Amino acid sequence: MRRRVSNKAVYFPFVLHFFPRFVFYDMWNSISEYVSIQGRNLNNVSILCNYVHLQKLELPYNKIKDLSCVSHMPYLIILDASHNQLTDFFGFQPPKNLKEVNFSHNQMSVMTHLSAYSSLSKLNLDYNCFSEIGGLLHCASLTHLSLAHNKISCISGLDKLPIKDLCLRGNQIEKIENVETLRTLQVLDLSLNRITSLSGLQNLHLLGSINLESNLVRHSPFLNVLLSCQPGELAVIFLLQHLTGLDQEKVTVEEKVSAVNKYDPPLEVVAAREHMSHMVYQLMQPQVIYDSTLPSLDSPYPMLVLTGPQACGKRELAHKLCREFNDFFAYGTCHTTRGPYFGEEDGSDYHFVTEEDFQNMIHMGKFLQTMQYAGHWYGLSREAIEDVAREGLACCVHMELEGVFSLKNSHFEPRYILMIPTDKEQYGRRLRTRALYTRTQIDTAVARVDTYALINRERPGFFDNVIPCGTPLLSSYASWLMFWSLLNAGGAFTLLVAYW
Ligand SMILES: Nc1ncnc2c1ncn2[C@@H]1O[C@H](COP(=O)(O)OP(=O)(O)OP(=O)(O)O)[C@@H](O)[C@H]1O
Repeated sequence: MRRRVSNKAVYFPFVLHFFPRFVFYDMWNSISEYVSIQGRNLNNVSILCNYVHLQKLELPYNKIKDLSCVSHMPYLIILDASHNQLTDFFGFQPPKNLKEVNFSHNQMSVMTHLSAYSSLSKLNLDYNCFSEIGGLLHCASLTHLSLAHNKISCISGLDKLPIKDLCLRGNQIEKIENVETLRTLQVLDLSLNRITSLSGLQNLHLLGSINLESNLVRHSPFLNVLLSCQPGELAVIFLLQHLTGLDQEKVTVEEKVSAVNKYDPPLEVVAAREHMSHMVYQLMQPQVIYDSTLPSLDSPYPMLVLTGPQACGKRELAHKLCREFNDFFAYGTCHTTRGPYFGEEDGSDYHFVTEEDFQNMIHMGKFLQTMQYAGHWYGLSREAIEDVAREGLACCVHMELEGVFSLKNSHFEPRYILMIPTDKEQYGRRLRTRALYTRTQIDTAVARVDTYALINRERPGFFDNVIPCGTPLLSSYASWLMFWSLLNAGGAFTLLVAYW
């Protein structure tokens, strides 16, 4: 038996001579605070019943089956009884302040109720035979729980515990469940299980490190909407963007950026990628000099882009401008794969093409920008601009925000006018009365009003000017004002929307 004693006890060897042996032991037992008996193959520790003042007891690597002696240690704080033959889960009277318990490598199989262990903060139950987690609900101080290498198949019984570090490595867990109430969870080890999905990890805002090594994660219902391919590490990093560690490796900033760019790319990233592919396709075609290429860099080809959410009136305004000021503007007709609405003319409102034709045009490098909206493709072709430039006119087009981001990557320098509905209710009604759109399309369009407003607010100068459009604004006065702004400013718009 090896004993380490607290500094209260280090003087005892000196006084040993002056006391009869039994007196010495009695005194010793009554004041020792720390006893460690390691690897002695002991199976009976009842002798420790006298150590009533023990605060720390280490008994690893023995053959202990019974720990009832702990009932006599009301001051015990730390107990290590790992690597023994214990079958009873906390088979003793609860020491009031017991904080740390290590029962790993024993033969326990049932977790009984620990209602009297409100001070317990660290509990290690690795390498036992537990098949269920239970009895912990009153452990209001439990921050570290380890149940690695048991037979647990379901995460349960942890509701609202203040756990920061949870290890369930090497169990039979198939699903991440019932962890959403663990609001303080920072480290989660679920490696070596049978987990197939990442769902269940949402809302763990403090989770900094997760280990999912050696699982069957292939498909994530949660990410289903976003993913078309197999989610790997990046999917986890995307899902838990505050992670600092994954599978025992540090998560780098670059990985986080890649994850976001992969699963929810910002508009700039989408536009940059799209621009890049159109450039590459275009460079693969014979190069020509375009009519829109003006002799001087100081006077770029004049273009006017009206942008805003669907059906906010930008198409009508574009047509009206081109009609009323036909000496200056002409309409740049985009291509689309959607079918024509009643009254729409091919070549005037859009060039209506098939999906196959549209894709061929992309691969022929015909487009400056493209975008998918409501399941259809839309694209502004180089030729659409050239047709107008050949007439010596400025090109007027309308497009969604994504198109604007794309065009900003090109060498064109259009003026961008944002037309934004001021009253979303009224705008929603307008969409409904058109009787062209599904409910989801209407909801999406209405929600996009906020996206436009946000971009306008957060990026001063992104749009050259803004037209709040609550009331019908297609007065010729509006058109006239816009036209004048374009001409007068020699490029810089000074649209006084306040007067509209
Ligand atoms: N090349 C393009 N790039 C990006 N967006 C485009 C492009 N061409 C058209 N759009 C936009 O796509 C959205 C859908 O176009 P569509 O013509 O189907 O809508 P709509 O219901 O007729 O509404 P609108 O009156 O705004 O055109 C519109 O906001 C339109 O401005």
